[in-house]
Amino acid sequence: MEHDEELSAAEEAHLRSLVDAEADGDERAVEAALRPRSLDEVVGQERVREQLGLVLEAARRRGRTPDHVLLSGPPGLGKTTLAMIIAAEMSAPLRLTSGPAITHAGDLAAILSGMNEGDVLFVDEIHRMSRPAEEMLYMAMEDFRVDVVIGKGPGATAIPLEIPPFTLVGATTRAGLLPGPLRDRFGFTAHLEFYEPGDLDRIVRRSAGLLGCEVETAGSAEIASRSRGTPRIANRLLRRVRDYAQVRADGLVTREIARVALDLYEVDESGLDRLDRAVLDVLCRRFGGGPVGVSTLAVAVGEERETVEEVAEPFLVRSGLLARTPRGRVATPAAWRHLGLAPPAVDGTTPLFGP
Ligand SMILES: Nc1ncnc2c1ncn2[C@@H]1O[C@H](COP(=O)(O)OP(=O)(O)OP(=O)(O)O)[C@@H](O)[C@H]1O
Ligand SMILES: [Mg+2]
Repeated sequence: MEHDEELSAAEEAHLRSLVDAEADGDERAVEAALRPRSLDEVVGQERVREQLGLVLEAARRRGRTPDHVLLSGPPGLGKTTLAMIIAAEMSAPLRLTSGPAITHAGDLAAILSGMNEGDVLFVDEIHRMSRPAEEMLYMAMEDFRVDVVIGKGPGATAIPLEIPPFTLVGATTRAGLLPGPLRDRFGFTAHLEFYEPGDLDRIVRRSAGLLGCEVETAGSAEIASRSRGTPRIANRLLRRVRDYAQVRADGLVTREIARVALDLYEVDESGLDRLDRAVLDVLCRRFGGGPVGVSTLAVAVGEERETVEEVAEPFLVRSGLLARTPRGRVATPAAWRHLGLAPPAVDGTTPLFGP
């Protein structure tokens, strides 16, 4: 191997600036380019793929618009990708909006009244829609009609408006926050699960092919194993490793290159990144392993509560490093060991001698 283990400060700064530039706008373009475009191209999620495939095929045979679909699961597992695929498989136009973008029922009425038969309406972060908009959506989903209220106070009148049959695709990272009546109006709910290392490996190799980047088998496996079950992270790590391979070596991604590059970007062997480790660190060192409330934890690491809850925690819980209890978050013995610390003894005392 013809690269040095150590990076000079200038090279490190250069690598970091590459990351920042891509994160700004380019990153989205790259992500879009790597999206599978049909159900056949989707890697993993066999159950969801089969279920969704049936829903779509049946609708196609009947010549009807498919039932409304709810996609739920943690960030980066393919919800937006699947929404686009649903439209593509139905050869239907996709209209995109999001819960936070619909602040008034009127915003939704405007979108719905512009729909044509068979259109797919994608509402991302559907759990963050306003209450009045949500109620309007119930009606639109069930009866393909909405009441548009004109005027205010006693003089206000509701004008019924027919909407051509459409398919609503909602995406949420928090299915639990969706009100029952809304959840029940989806004919099919797809729960996306974290990906197995083998699937992530296939995703890394597929993406590498699209990016024109040569990857050895052990190289892609190394990237996959640090991707925390998430395709978006797998693709992002691949791009960082590719940068490193191109700048510091001959462009070929070997296991060694992947390891050195990912260590540089502070993604450890278990896939924990800086935020995950910060959460564990604060939990163990500052709060004695908990229990501590998630809001307190978020403030302590300088992040939004949602980020800690939706980005860091699911993976930490899944890795058996953190437990959610009614009294707050608790570090498991494995968390202490991960930080190179001795777990506190069961009776609450700290051992005299650490590792
Ligand atoms: N099954 C898959 N096979 C291959 N690539 C995938 C798959 N799922 C997701 N990806 C890749 O991961 C990236 C992120 O997926 P996507 O944007 O659909 O996630 P998301 O669930 O909508 O996330 P968020 O909740 O943050 O909106 C995409 O660019 C896509 O390339
Ligand atoms: Mg998305």
